[in-house]
Amino acid sequence: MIKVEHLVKRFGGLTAVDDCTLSVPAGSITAVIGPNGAGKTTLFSMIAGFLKPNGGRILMDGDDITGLSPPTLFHKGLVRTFQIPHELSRMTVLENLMLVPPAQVGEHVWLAWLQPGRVRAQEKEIRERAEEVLQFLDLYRLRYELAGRLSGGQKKLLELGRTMMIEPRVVLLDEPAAGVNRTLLGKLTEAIQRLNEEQGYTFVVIEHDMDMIAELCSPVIVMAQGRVLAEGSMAEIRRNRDVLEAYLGVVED
Ligand SMILES: Nc1ncnc2c1ncn2[C@@H]1O[C@H](COP(=O)(O)OP(=O)(O)OP(=O)(O)O)[C@@H](O)[C@H]1O
Repeated sequence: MIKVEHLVKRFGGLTAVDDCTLSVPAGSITAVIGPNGAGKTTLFSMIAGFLKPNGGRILMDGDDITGLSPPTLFHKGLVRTFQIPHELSRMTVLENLMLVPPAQVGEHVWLAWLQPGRVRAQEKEIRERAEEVLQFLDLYRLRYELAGRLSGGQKKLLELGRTMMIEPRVVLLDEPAAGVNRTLLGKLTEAIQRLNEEQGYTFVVIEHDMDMIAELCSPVIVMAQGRVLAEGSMAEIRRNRDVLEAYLGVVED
């Protein structure tokens, strides 16, 4: 679904992503792991359109999407999750979801005046979808809570919910497990699994929590120094000497 070919990103003299080539199979939950500074976040930022590469290209379903803006990629169904922006933290959970859908009819003031029925119908549809998403994520009882008051894990679930509002095709998840307690991590993992199996979402996950990766992801791609060092199942990766060296330094016999 996503192909990255010979991608390069330099920051001054530093090459953060260095001739990186990899594929994300359609319908997979692919992990990208690697030691700190390996270039994972920079790679994500380029795929999601937040950084322009210095070389190479990115394909989605065979189309060249290199350098397209985040909103354009969003409309193509490729989204990256973020921390909830500051301004959204003062809105309720439900409002956070209802703000997501693109091209809301109600945004056009004249249309609201000329065709109020159409606007109301769309708002109702969006609200129903938002409530459905909240039920799915078990956040429904918190729908009138301010987003800023949620726990770390609940915020991650809400972020996932925001992506569900556009029914995306590829979701880039940036460290979903960070700051999430075990109970909510279970819920988050289950939601990702179900969205993958039942809705066919493809996920690409950057994660340091190896337990979560082992449970959720295949294939696992290991990056080090801006390149792909290894790829395979978690069991294969665990046995790979180059990977151990990248994480731990020199490996003794
Ligand atoms: N905007 C930037 N300007 C300059 N250097 C940067 C910038 N962003 C990243 N780097 C550098 O690029 C390299 C790769 O960083 P990146 O954040 O992509 O790694 P990472 O694998 O995501 O690491 P981590 O697991 O610690 O988040 C690092 O050496 C980092 O210091």
